[in-house]
Amino acid sequence: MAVYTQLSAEDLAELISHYDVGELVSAKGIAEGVSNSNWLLETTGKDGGGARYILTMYEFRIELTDLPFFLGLLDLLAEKGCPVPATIHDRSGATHRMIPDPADPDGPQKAVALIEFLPGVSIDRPEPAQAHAVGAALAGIHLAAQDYSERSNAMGLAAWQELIDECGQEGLATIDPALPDIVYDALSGFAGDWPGGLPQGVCHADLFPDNVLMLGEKVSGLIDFYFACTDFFAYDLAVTHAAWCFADHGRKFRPEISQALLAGYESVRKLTPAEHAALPVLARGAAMRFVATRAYDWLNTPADALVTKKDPMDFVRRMQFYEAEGKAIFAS
Ligand SMILES: Nc1ncnc2c1ncn2[C@@H]1O[C@H](COP(=O)(O)OP(=O)(O)O)[C@@H](O)[C@H]1O
Ligand SMILES: N[C@@H](CCOP(=O)(O)O)C(=O)O
Repeated sequence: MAVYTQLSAEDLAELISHYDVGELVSAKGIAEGVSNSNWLLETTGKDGGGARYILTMYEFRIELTDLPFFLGLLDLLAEKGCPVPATIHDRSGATHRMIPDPADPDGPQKAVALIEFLPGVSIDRPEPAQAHAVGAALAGIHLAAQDYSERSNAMGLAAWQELIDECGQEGLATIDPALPDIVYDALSGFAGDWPGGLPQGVCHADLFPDNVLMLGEKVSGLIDFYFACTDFFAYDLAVTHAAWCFADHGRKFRPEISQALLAGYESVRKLTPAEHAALPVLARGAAMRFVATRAYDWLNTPADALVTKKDPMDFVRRMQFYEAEGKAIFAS
């Protein structure tokens, strides 16, 4: 469930009145998602023919100062023909607006953005053709955003260490008694092994199946760019690999999905030999990144929060798999 803030029909209608999208017809809170509140809005449309939009209210882990980077990126990628929702600008041209929180009208305002609705569904168990399409779409955004501005990766190596340190040995052990040793061993390995000088640019950095909308074998939408940052392209591919190529909570590697994802990526952007060679360590790092945030959230999400907690051990298994098999599976 991800609707953290209750907005009344009046609140929504007032908000919508600042956009050229017609009148509000209906609004439905969207259960999926973790970080933001989302609503599916139906309006009479700009020309009266009806239209659908996603309204996002930014709740956690997003700095307001980063919003122009994220929303401008959506606009750029959509303009370049990538399957990415464009931002709907209000009549003054702004990509986002600040509105009061009805539960705390005198408190800090919250940022909201209206975003194009894209059709499609998220896939739980991808077929190879779908993984191929996702790889190609990822490479497509890497190429399309080449001249875009930069944003450093706030979820990079240093952040993993900080998040894990904040969990503490005792906290980690409540998740699994072996977890403290596993993560501290893994973290100490990255310092010397992490590559430098690889091709880099704008990365999605969280391209999980729930952030991809598909119509059959076609990618109809790449969404949730709120971890987008400048990093190695091959790291973004490694994140996507870790997210897509396993079943059964990370217990089962799916080689056919791995091959299809990598082939799809390279059908649009060829990896350099250095990127190929770095994939095993980048994949270990990608898995570690989600171990770190999931462990932190596991220990710090209030018990009454209406959010499904994600199990860090799913990504511990992936990290261990990459440690053991990474060289073999990424050998070209
Ligand atoms: N542009 C869009 N078009 C269609 N559905 C969307 C769009 N953006 C978000 N959604 C829906 O809202 C859900 C949550 O959005 P998301 O941005 O992933 O939230 P969170 O950042 O909280 O994870 C998605 O799983 C999807 O169902
Ligand atoms: N993809 C991450 C969680 C980030 O949540 P999102 O809903 O914003 O994609 C994970 O699986 O740990």
